[in-house]
Amino acid sequence: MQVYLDNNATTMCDPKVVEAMLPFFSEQYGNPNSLHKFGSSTHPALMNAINQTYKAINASDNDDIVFTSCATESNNWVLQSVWIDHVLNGDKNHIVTTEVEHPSILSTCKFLEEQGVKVTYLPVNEEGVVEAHTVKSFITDKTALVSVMWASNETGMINPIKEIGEICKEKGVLFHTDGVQAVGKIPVDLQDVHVDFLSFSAHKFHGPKGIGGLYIKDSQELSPLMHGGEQMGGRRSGTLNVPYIIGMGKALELATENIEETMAKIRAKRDRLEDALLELSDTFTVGNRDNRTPNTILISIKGVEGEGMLWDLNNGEIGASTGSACASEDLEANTVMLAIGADNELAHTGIRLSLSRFTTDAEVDYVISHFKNAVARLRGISSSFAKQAPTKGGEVQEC
Ligand SMILES: Cc1ncc(COP(=O)(O)O)c(CN[C@@H](CS)C(=O)O)c1O
Repeated sequence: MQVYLDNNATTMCDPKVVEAMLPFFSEQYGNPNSLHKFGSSTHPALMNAINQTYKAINASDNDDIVFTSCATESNNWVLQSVWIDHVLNGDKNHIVTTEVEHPSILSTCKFLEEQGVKVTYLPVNEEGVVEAHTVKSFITDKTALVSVMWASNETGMINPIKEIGEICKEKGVLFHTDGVQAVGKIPVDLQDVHVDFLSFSAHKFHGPKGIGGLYIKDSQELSPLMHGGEQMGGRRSGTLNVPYIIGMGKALELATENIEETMAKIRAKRDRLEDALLELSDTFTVGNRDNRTPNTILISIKGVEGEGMLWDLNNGEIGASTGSACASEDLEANTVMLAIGADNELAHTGIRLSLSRFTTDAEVDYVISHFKNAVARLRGISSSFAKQAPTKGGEVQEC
C-alpha cells in the first residue's frame, strides 16, 4: 500500500481539476489578450475561475486578486514592493515578521536587511504561535509592513490573524499574511479578517503546481515586480496561464464548497492517527489540535532521528517529511521545534504528517502499524535511546 502524507508540501491534483483544465491546453489554447476568437473563447472560463477565486476567500469586487506563478513569487512581490514603495520612496525602514515563516519570507527579509531594512523576527510561544500583543509591541512609526503566516506549514498551528489585522489597521500599518496553509484548508473570510495582502498557492489544495495568487485589499497600490505586457492591469505582466488559472479556480471551489464538513472528516482521521502514535512512549506532538489545521501532525519521537524515520517510512511506501520540503535537503534541526524551545537533539526527531481529503481510513490503519514497528526498530538500534528506560510520564530515566 502506498500512502502519501506530505500534503503540506504539495497535493495531488484533483481529477476533476485536471478535467476542467484539459480543454485549455490543445483546444481553447488562444492567448486571452489576443483580439481574435482563439483568444476571446477563453474569457468565459477565465471569468468563472476569477469568480471562484474571489468567492473562496470572500474577497470584494473592490479588491484585486492577481495571479502569480506560486506563493514564493507572491511573498517576494509584497516584501520587495513594500520596500520599494515605502522605504526607498517613503519614510519607513522596518518590517515585522516571525522566526517561523516560510523560507520565501525569511530569505527575502534577509535580502532586504542587506539593503538596510530593519527586520524584527518575532518569537513564537510553546505552541509555535505568535501572540498578537507581541506584534503590537514591536510596531513603530517606521514600520512599513507586518507579515505573519496564517497557518504554519510545519505544525499547522494557526496564528491570531484577525487580532493582528485589527492591530495593524488601528496603527495604520500594512499587513500581509502568507495564507498558503490556510486557503482551501480552513475558512478564510476577508470580509471578516483585515489583511492588506494575502498569498496563496494552488498546489496546496489539489490544484496544479505553478500557479498562485496575491490578494490586494481595495486594489491598493503595490509596485509590480514583473514588467512588460501589461496583463492583470499592469500589476503582473506575462501571458495568463489559462489552464492553471482555471484549475486553481476549480480546486478552490471543490476545497471550499463544504469546507466545514471536509475539515471534520480530515480531522477525525488526523486525530485517530495522532492518538495512536502518542501511545508510543516519549513522543509528543506540537500544538493544541483545536488551533491547528485539521490535517497536520508534527510529532517528536525521542531517540529516533527524523531522517532515519523518513527512510523507514519510505521503505514502507509512506511519504512524509521532517518539515518544510524547502528545508528537506539540509539535515538541520527543525527550526520550528527549536523556536518552541526543543533542544537540538529533540529538534532532529520531528516528523511532519499531513493528510488530505483523499486520505482513507485503511491508509491511516496501515501508517499506525508501520510507524509503531519503525519506531521499535529504530529505537532498538539507537545508542542514545537503548540505554534509557522509557517511562509513561515521558521523563526517561537512565538505566
Ligand atoms: C507557508 C508556505 N508559504 C509558501 C510556500 C511556498 O509555496 P510555493 O507555491 O511552492 O512557492 C509554502 C510551501 N511549503 C512546502 C514546500 S517548501 C512545505 O513543504 O511546507 C508554504 O507552506
